Amino acid sequence: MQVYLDNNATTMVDPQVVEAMLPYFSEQYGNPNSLHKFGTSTHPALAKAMDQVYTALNASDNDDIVFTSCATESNNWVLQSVFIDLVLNGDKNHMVTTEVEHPSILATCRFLEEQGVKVTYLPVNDQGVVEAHTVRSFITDKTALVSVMWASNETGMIFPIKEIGEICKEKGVLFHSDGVQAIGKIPVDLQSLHIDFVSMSAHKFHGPKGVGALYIRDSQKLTPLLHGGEHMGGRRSGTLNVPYIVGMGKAIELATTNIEETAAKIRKKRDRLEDAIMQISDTMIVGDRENRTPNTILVSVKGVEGESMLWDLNKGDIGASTGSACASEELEANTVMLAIGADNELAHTGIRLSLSRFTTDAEIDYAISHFQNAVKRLRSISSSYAVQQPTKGGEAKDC
Ligand SMILES: Cc1ncc(COP(=O)(O)O)c(CNc2co[nH]c2=O)c1O
Repeated sequence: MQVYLDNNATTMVDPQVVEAMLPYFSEQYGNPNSLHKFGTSTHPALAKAMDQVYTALNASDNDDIVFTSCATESNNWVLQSVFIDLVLNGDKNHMVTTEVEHPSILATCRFLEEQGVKVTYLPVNDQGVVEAHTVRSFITDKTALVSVMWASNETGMIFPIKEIGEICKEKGVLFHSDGVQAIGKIPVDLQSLHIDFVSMSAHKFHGPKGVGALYIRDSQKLTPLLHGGEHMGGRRSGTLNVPYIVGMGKAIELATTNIEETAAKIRKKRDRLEDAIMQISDTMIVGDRENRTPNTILVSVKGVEGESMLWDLNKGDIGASTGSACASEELEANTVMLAIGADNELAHTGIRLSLSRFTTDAEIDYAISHFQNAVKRLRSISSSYAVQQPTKGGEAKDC
């Protein structure tokens, strides 16, 4: 049995999405900017995809949705262009973000610091989330942007976006959220809160890799990151990737239709896996499950290196991760676990398990059994975890 539990890294493209995309590879393959029928025949599909994204996010007609190549591009666009608009060409010099953002935010912030921007990296609490009052205390009259992720890719923990939006509105500061791990997993209603920019990525909700979008509230000014061609109303140049945009529209429609019902089904499976893991001694789950995306578990297994567990799971045809794949080649400690105060040893034991709507009960049963046996195997050879001694007259406790 193969069990894929790394859906926060990427998801399988829903077969219905593949079906929707196919005609735009070799039948209606024209360039949408071409005036002939080969090009203009793609326009209805593009309009439908745009409508699907607006509807899924309850965006207003006054807002813009701009398709990009990925959320990394969307994140870079917001941070670099706010720098151009409000720092280089304005009187601001400060940005606020958190210590646990995705590398596409943190690396861009470090780039902007090299350009002279002051960046505040807010700490997170023991749940791995930043608290809204902390954001308030670091905003000054020089703050150009607040950027806080909607939900963590590593823990699934959901950040107080509504409260932070109200603070930014009150302070007159632009607010961006990296919505990649929230959109398609939990309800997102953009008209119910104050947020200026939201990044998203199709391959996190069963769409294709290589297409994302940026939501821009009320057509807020934002200098383009990519110039030349004036596509997307001059917001982002580059020939539109018609099949992928069509795929993103279909994927977000499928992911957000009856989202509460879907989330409940995923949560039930996740909680069953999590309950079984918590029965194992010396395990710790990061973040309370009530304020977490329904599909994610970040678990620390004392005495077991995260990479060793990944290797053992992989031998059993179970795919998981220790955190964001972009860091998976390095034997680094889990940054979020370090941020919530775990010591370095504990931070090397993090394993992230992330389910999807395609995860089955049989797969969860298999994962539970393999995970329990893997812990026994790995602890028995662990130099840092003493094997439990047999209790008086009884068997050694299960590890
Ligand atoms: C919160 C967040 N932001 C941005 C990105 C980048 O999105 P992309 O540019 O469209 O790929 C990711 C991908 N996160 C992960 C990729 O691999 N493991 C992860 O957790 C993410 O989780």
